Amino acid sequence: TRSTRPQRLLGAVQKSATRGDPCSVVNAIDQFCRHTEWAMNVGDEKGCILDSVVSEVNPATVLELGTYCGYSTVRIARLLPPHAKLITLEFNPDFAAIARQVIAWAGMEEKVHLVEGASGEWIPKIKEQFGVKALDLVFLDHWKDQYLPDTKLIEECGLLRKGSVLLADNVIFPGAPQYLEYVRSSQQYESQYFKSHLEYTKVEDGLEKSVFLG
Ligand SMILES: O=C(NCCNC(=O)c1cc(-c2ccc(F)cc2)cc(O)c1O)c1cc(O)ncn1
Ligand SMILES: [Mg+2]
Repeated sequence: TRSTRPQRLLGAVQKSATRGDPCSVVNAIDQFCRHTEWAMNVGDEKGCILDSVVSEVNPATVLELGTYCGYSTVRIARLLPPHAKLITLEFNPDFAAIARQVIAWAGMEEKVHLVEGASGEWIPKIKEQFGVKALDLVFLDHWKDQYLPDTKLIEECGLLRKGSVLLADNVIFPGAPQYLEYVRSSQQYESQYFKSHLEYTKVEDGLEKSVFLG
């Protein structure tokens, strides 16, 4: 039977990237998605904004919602110090299976915990399961209508501290209007929009960075 898009993306990584070199994995995926087959990775343009936020926050603990094929997982993990932890949640088992192999090819397994399951079920378990006191950075890139309920759940679980940063992909396209309204009107957040484009296209999209004020 025909291969899936994630399987073809993994093939491109195994063909063109160097084992243990996360930058070559990121570049191989961007090349593939720009010149062969589009896929819903955050991409190179928004990826540079992601890089600058990760470098600025220099997080010890990161939560990523929505792993997909692991592109942003590798992109973030490559910038983390040796003992930092990136927990990434993926609901779709087929996506998770590919992401594990992409993360392994990049040599990032030590820094990454990939959890297969629903964010709503797993967010309340993060503290006990991973010995996490607080999240320094959350990257939201899963189902767009889940951004707001999961943000409220993260707050309720006491996972944020003064200065924790939420960074949300696709706030324009496909769009997360309820989430945007919430973080931009809440007294508990200082929000900033980074205008960009939908990965590998000319369509407008952007990232919203929201600092939790406590
Ligand atoms: O999280 C799951 N999907 C990816 C969420 N991400 C997106 O949906 C997403 C979509 C787009 C996008 C943009 C334009 C277009 F024409 C089509 C899609 C771009 C992005 O940058 C995304 O991040 C998921 C799946 C599933 O089957 N079960 C549980 N979870
Ligand atoms: Mg996205």
